[in-house]
Amino acid sequence: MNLTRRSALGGLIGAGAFAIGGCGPQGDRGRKDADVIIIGAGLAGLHAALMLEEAGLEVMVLEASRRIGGRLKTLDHLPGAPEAGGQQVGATYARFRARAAEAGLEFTGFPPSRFGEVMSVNGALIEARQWAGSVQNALPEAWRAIPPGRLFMQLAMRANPLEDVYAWRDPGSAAHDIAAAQWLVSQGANDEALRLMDTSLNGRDLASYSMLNIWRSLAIYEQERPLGGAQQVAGGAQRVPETMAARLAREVRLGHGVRAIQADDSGAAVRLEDGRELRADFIISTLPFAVLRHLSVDAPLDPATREAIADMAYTPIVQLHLEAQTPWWEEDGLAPEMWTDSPLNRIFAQRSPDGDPTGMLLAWLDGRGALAADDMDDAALETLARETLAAIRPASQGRVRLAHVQRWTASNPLAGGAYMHWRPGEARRWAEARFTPAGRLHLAGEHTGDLHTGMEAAMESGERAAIAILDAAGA
Ligand SMILES: Cc1cc2nc3c(=O)[nH]c(=O)nc-3n(C[C@H](O)[C@H](O)[C@H](O)COP(=O)(O)OP(=O)(O)OC[C@H]3O[C@@H](n4cnc5c(N)ncnc54)[C@H](O)[C@@H]3O)c2cc1C
Ligand SMILES: NC(=O)Cc1c[nH]c2ccccc12
Repeated sequence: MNLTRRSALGGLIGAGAFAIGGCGPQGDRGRKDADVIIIGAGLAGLHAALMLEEAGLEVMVLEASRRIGGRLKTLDHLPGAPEAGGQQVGATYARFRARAAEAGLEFTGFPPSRFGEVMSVNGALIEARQWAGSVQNALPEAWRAIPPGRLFMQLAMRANPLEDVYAWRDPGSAAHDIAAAQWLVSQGANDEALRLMDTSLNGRDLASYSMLNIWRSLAIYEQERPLGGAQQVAGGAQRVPETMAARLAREVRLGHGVRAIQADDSGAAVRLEDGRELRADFIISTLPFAVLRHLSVDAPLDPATREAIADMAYTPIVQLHLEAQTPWWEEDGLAPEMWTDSPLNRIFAQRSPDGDPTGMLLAWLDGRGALAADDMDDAALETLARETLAAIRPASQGRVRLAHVQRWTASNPLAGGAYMHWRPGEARRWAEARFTPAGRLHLAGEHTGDLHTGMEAAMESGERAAIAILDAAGA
């Protein structure tokens, strides 16, 4: 075949086709490298790998990076081992909790936080109890008492039309799949309200974010609420995928980046970055679509899935992990945590289990703020962090160092972003895709979750793919 042929996904590296050959449930075992090749050693891939191994199949997990865990990433080298990826484990995360329990890992509550006590708006430092009467507060009258960091959630929660976690799939829900900005204006939002709500949005911006996305998240939250608040993994979230990987019969192949995937109804193959080709009866790709869209994929994908791979939106997040060289907040007596409309967005303090600050701070930038930060190099980000903090909290002057930058954006080639979100009108499109297998290529990963989001969506999706393969293989 023609080696320069471009993938049907368009705009990709011309990787050309390569032979699938010899595979199939009854294929010549000498010519395949595993029964199932799994791309990605995050939660989705590892959960699927364990399930398939437990059923007796031979599995090979390929991971581009030198680290297990993907978007679970614990910064073990920093004081208090802050999390750079997923952290909050919901009460309904049954699969995730079961895998952790198998490894003897435990969960703990979050230490008390002082987030919400103090905020910075238009450069002014404001305590929460002063907000309603602050000259900086230009919110519509009915909303003046709501702190900007809680405004969007609070308004959305009051009006959630979804009865439960299943309801987003109902055709009737399509009427709610509208831009958050449009809905907020219909509720009385002025420009200042929109500006403040855009600052820490769990998406790109209010204009490109579907209300159905937040209502779905809130329906999940409502389901969890009576069961208890979110917890964290004692010892770090990354321990869960690491211990899952350690239980596999065949070691995860680290440093094995996949560049091309080929699958039809009889077999499947991948080509690695180094040019090697590996064959299997089935492939599971757990790559975020923001990553998969840059690979060459030659498989009978249905049109809706093809569209989702090319176009699914990812929330950009940039985290600046900052080390405070002295506890400067003790000088002004205010909480180290802050909601701000500054380029640093939200500041969290890493606290020990008994609630004492460890000295690590985290500036968590979402959406537009993250995109702006992502254009800057680490040195420029350190200057930005020091100067912005010093302007808001003079006591911090000269006492903050940038310890780690975590970019969950398109510039991170292994993630493409933090997690998927729906743009207005997309819930129906992606619901229709349902990510059915393309020949022997199965798609999994957080973005293909159904009744969960985040970590448990990854687990749910890995399980779905593993079961589908076991069915197809007659195992
Ligand atoms: C900042 C942040 C905060 C979050 N907070 C929470 C939270 O509190 N609660 C929650 O439930 N969820 C949270 N999430 C989401 C959660 O972490 C993810 O949904 C989940 O970890 C995704 O797992 P996955 O297996 O689908 O994907 P990933 O973990 O991304 O796994 C995919 C793997 O594929 C690898 N890979 C990429 N390209 C290639 C290639 N070409 N070849 C081979 N391998 C490749 C990657 O390195 C990665 O290891 C958060 C995520 C982020 C980024
Ligand atoms: N940024 C966040 O909201 C963290 C988070 C908590 N629970 C989640 C579930 C899915 C994705 C992110 C999260």
